[in-house]
Amino acid sequence: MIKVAIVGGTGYTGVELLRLLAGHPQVELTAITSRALAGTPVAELFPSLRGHCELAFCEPDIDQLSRCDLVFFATPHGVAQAQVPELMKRGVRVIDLSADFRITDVPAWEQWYNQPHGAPELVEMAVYGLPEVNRDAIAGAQLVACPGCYPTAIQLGWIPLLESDAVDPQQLIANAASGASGAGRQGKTELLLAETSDNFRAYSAGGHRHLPEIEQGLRRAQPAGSAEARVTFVPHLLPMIRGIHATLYSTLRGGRELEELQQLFEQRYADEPFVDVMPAGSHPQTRSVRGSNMCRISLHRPQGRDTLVVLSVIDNLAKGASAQAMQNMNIMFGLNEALGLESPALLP
Ligand SMILES: NC(=O)C1=CN([C@@H]2O[C@H](COP(=O)(O)OP(=O)(O)OC[C@H]3O[C@@H](n4cnc5c(N)ncnc54)[C@H](OP(=O)(O)O)[C@@H]3O)[C@@H](O)[C@H]2O)C=CC1
Ligand SMILES: CC(=O)N[C@@H](CCC(=O)OP(=O)(O)O)C(=O)O
Repeated sequence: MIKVAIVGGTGYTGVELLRLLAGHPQVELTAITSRALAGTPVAELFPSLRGHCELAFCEPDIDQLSRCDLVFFATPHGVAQAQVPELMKRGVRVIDLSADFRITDVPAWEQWYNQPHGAPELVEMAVYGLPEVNRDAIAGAQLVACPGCYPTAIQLGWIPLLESDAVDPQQLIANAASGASGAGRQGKTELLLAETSDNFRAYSAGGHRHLPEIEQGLRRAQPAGSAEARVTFVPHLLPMIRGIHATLYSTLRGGRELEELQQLFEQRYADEPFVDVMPAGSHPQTRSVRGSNMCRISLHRPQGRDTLVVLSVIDNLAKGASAQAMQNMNIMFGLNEALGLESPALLP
C-alpha cells in the first residue's frame, strides 16, 4: 500500500482527490490537512465521504507528512514551495497541484504570480506531470508539477499539430471557458450564484497566468529550429460547476487535408487511455467528461479554408487537476495508469 497525505484537503481539488483516493485499492490515506478545521472529522465537512474516510483534518506537520510515501499539495500558490524542500530532503515523493513548480523560467513565474519563488533550486528537477508527453520522466520523479486546468485542455488539443509543424506556431488563438469550481472554494463576490448564473463573461483577456505554462508546453513539443509558439489566450467563466471547453484556432501549413490531420491525432493518441479523438466534425461536450479523467478532442475545418479548429474538453477538477494527479501517482508507483480512474463521466 502507498501511504499518502494531502495538504489542503478542504479546497475543491483536495476533496476531489480524497474522493478518488478513497476508492483506490493501493492507497492508504494517512493525513489530510486543514489548519482552519484541524480536529474536525473529514466526513463531517464532506458527508459524501461518510463511510469512506474515517480521518479528521490535521495540521500540516512535517514529521507526520514525512512518514508518508507520497504527499499531494492541493494548496494555493506559494505553499508547496515553502514545505516541499524539507520533505524532499527526507526522501518523500511529492505531487503538487499548484503552479509552484510548473514553469522552469523562474523570473517569468515570479512576474506572473507576483511573488518571489521560495524554492527555485527545485524547479529544474520537477517533472511536468502531463503523462501524454512526459510518462517516462514522471515514473522516476521525486517531484511532479501537475499541469493547470486550461493548460491541460489546450496543450492536448494542439500538441500533435505543433509536433508535426502542421500549423503556423505564431498564429495560435485559444478561447477557453471554465466552470466556477476552477476558481476554488474561497468566498468571492464574483462567484456568488447571482453573479455567475445566467451570465457569461471573459476575464484576464489582457494576460492570464496560464499563458507562460501553455507556451512552455507547446514550445517543448515543437521540432528544433521552429519559430517559437505564441498564443493569444482568452479565458471565460461559464455558469456551471465543472468543465473546461477550449476552442483552438490555428492556421494550417502545407495544405494538409482534414482526413490526414484526423489520422495524425488518432495515431498520436492511440495508446493514451485518457485522450479520446472523436470523429472529425463532432462536438465534444463538457458533460461527456464530467467527473472523469478523459479529454475529448475533435477537429473541424470550417468551409474547407486554412483555419483548423480543435475542440478540447476536460473536467477542470479531474483531468485538469486531481484525477490527473492520481494518474501521475499510478505512473510514479509502477501501477496500472488507469487504476481507480476507469469510471465513465457522470450523466446528466
Ligand atoms: N480548482 C481547479 O479547478 C484547479 C485548481 N488548481 C490548483 O490547485 C490548488 C488548490 O486549489 P483549490 O482546490 O481550488 O483550493 P484552494 O486554493 O481554495 O486551497 C485551499 C486549501 O489549501 C489549504 N491551505 C491554504 N493555505 C495553506 C498553507 N499556507 N499551508 C497549508 N495549507 C494551506 C486550505 O486549508 P487551510 O487554510 O484550512 O489550511 C485548503 O484546504 C491551487 O493552487 C489551484 O490553483 C489546479 C488545477 C485546477
Ligand atoms: C474559473 C477560474 O477562475 N479558473 C482559474 C484557473 C484554475 C486554476 O486554479 O489554475 P492554477 O492551478 O494554475 O491556479 C483562474 O482563471 O484563475
